[in-house]
Amino acid sequence: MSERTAPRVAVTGTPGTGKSTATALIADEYDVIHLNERIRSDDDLWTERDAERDTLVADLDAVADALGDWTGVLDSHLAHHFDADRVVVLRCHPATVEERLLDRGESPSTATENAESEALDVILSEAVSTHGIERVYEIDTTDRDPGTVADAIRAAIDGEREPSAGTVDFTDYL
Ligand SMILES: Nc1ncnc2c1ncn2[C@@H]1O[C@H](COP(=O)(O)OP(=O)(O)OP(=O)(O)O)[C@@H](O)[C@H]1O
Repeated sequence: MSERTAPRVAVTGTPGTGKSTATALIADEYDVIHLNERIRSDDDLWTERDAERDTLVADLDAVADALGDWTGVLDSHLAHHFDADRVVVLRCHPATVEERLLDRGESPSTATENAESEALDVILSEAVSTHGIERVYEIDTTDRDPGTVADAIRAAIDGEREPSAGTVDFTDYL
């Protein structure tokens, strides 16, 4: 842990794993930064629009500068690309990711692309290779309501949970 009094906790995971929903539930206890909203509202933080996926391509260097010496909880599928003391990776069975994204109005191709990425542990692997296994906390949100997921995030922030990368296996989806 750094010498800062408040830790920096990145909450990342494939779109649809429920990061924004769960971190909104702890926003009265911690400083929660919903990074995707911030990127969308500041033209200096993204370089181009990915027309096919209807998403913005973030400028990670510009975002790092804008974040500065942040503390609290950073919510985004990009959160693990920035300095952090702990990284919480929300996981969700790919079939459920697909359902949640379709229900949210995403296109079938976007829903499938994200489900496959979740099955392949893409974000977990990036988080572990960037931050080291001892800083990564994996939380399976499949069949867990947002309040239970928020409790698990709180436990990771407060040091009441052990690091736990590699505990989830969704390869049955592939
Ligand atoms: N624990 C949960 N159980 C069931 N549905 C959930 C849960 N968490 C979130 N959802 C639903 O799944 C959808 C995606 O949730 P949310 O937007 O929080 O995901 P996200 O990981 O923040 O996605 P993104 O990275 O695209 O912002 C929403 O429609 C939300 O209502």
